[in-house]
Amino acid sequence: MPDVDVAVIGAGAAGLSVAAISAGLGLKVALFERGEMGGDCLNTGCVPSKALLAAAHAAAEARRAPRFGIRLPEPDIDWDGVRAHVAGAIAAIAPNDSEERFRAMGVTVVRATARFTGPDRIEGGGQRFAFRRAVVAAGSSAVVPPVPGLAGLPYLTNETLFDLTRKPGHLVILGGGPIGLEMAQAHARLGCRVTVVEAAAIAGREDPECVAALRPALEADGVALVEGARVASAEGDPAGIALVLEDGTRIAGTHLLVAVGRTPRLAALGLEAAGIAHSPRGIATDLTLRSVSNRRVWAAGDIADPQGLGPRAFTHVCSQHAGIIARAMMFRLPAKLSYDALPRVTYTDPEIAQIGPTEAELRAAGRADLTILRWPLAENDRLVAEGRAGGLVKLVADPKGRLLGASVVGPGAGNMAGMFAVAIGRGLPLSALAGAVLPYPTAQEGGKRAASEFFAPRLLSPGVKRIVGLLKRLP
Ligand SMILES: Cc1cc2nc3c(=O)[nH]c(=O)nc-3n(C[C@H](O)[C@H](O)[C@H](O)COP(=O)(O)OP(=O)(O)OC[C@H]3O[C@@H](n4cnc5c(N)ncnc54)[C@H](O)[C@@H]3O)c2cc1C
Ligand SMILES: NC(=O)c1ccc[n+]([C@@H]2O[C@H](COP(=O)([O-])OP(=O)(O)OC[C@H]3O[C@@H](n4cnc5c(N)ncnc54)[C@H](O)[C@@H]3O)[C@@H](O)[C@H]2O)c1
Repeated sequence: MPDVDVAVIGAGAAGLSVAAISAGLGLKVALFERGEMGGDCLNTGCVPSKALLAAAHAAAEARRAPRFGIRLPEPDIDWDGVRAHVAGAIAAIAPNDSEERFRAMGVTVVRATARFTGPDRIEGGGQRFAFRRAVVAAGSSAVVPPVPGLAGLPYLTNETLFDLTRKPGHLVILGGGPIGLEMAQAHARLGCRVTVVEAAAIAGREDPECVAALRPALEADGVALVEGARVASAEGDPAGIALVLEDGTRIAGTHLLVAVGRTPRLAALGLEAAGIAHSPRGIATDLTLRSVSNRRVWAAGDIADPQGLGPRAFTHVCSQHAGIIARAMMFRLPAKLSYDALPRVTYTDPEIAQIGPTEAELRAAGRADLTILRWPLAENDRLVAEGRAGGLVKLVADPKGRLLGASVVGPGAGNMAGMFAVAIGRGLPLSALAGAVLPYPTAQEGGKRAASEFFAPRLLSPGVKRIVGLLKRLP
């Protein structure tokens, strides 16, 4: 007889969502967490990074106030004040993820490292449970690349960056993905010197037309971008820490942030004892997120490696996973994970929002029949009125006018993501977007204008003009 219906490992975004749904449905739940409740998103990820970016964007807005005829002095950055804002944001959200809240839901919260001791057994902190089902939501941590010399140096990751009690003098960032770029702009706008060292091109997954708008904006903030860089070694430096590139270039800074991707936290879980198949990418699951080898076990969040899709590290994916698990595991209803309409946003200024696949991904998958629609946000009245016009909405549609993917770059581009996620997810035709009545003036109108471009050649065709010419003769 199992002791619990569901054992959950990890109280991050994924584990908490699964635990809350399970407890809400009246199931007996044990939740293991060895670190902070709330995991990466709350403590060392989304929340501190977005709070830091908000402070940085406020400083940038003050610097740009002269465009409104308002002259302000150069902002005086009080690092302790910035840190207090970041800590305050975490503290304000923490009660939602707290042990007290989950205990009040009836969840048994065990603040210890959990490991499987058998296919249906788990133990942590001296407590042992036989479980009916288990969900592994142990998350991911920063990849530390095998750069000679790096391991012995005091480099930073997302787990230590937000603890700095003094503003970095020169932050060198290894990796120009979303973490590297968001933190580069945040620190540059807060008055740090910043250098990003990227092996390929920055924001490599994003549409190049969007990246083309972001690159000069970062440089205008003072971020030095070193792309196509081959790092040969890392070493100590009188300033702090230095990277040496294969071409001999030496980049020395006071601090080094390593942001070159994520690796699943598989160690210490005792996966072998439970016969849970995994690879360096994560726990191998089917598209219901069920382990391919132990049918009592599911995986959710960053640690899940769904067949054919691979891992995704986003908080909203954690909620999506919890929803799939609720359907498949708890209600035994058909469920199938899909990322066809998945949105993601890089919260730089300008933001880059991608919803569904990029044009390049669709072409790589063999789609040749694509219609590309563009609308420049330089022509958006709201952004013009706010003195920050610029950017692009780019839509990718099939020949029948079905939206397949959307790429947006511009101020607040992420605010458009919801509209496109619904359109792609529900298979809405572009006419639904083109015909929508949207409030004026909003940046979203750029999305509607881009969708309308699909119909412009048809509406303005000689055939249509002929018909209108005939109709005008009617009384
Ligand atoms: C700097 C940064 C910024 C980000 N910004 C965004 C953003 O803006 N938007 C977005 O959507 N995503 C963002 N992400 C990604 C997002 O934070 C992650 O996708 C999400 O937090 C993953 O949640 P999770 O529950 O899978 O894992 P985690 O949050 O890592 O939670 C897993 C938990 O499991 C615990 N654990 C691990 N092993 C064990 C064990 N054996 N026993 C007990 N406990 C264990 C860990 O202590 C941890 O608390 C960001 C990430 C980073 C690093
Ligand atoms: N706004 C958001 O939603 C947000 C923000 C931050 C993080 N995240 C999530 O966290 C994940 C991890 O972010 P990330 O930026 O660490 O990883 P990433 O994998 O997205 O980007 C890493 C970058 O580092 C580069 N790189 C890899 N090895 C390198 C090396 N040895 N030297 C120099 N460059 C190297 C890669 O080419 C790539 O551009 C993201 O993919 C995303 O899922 C999301």
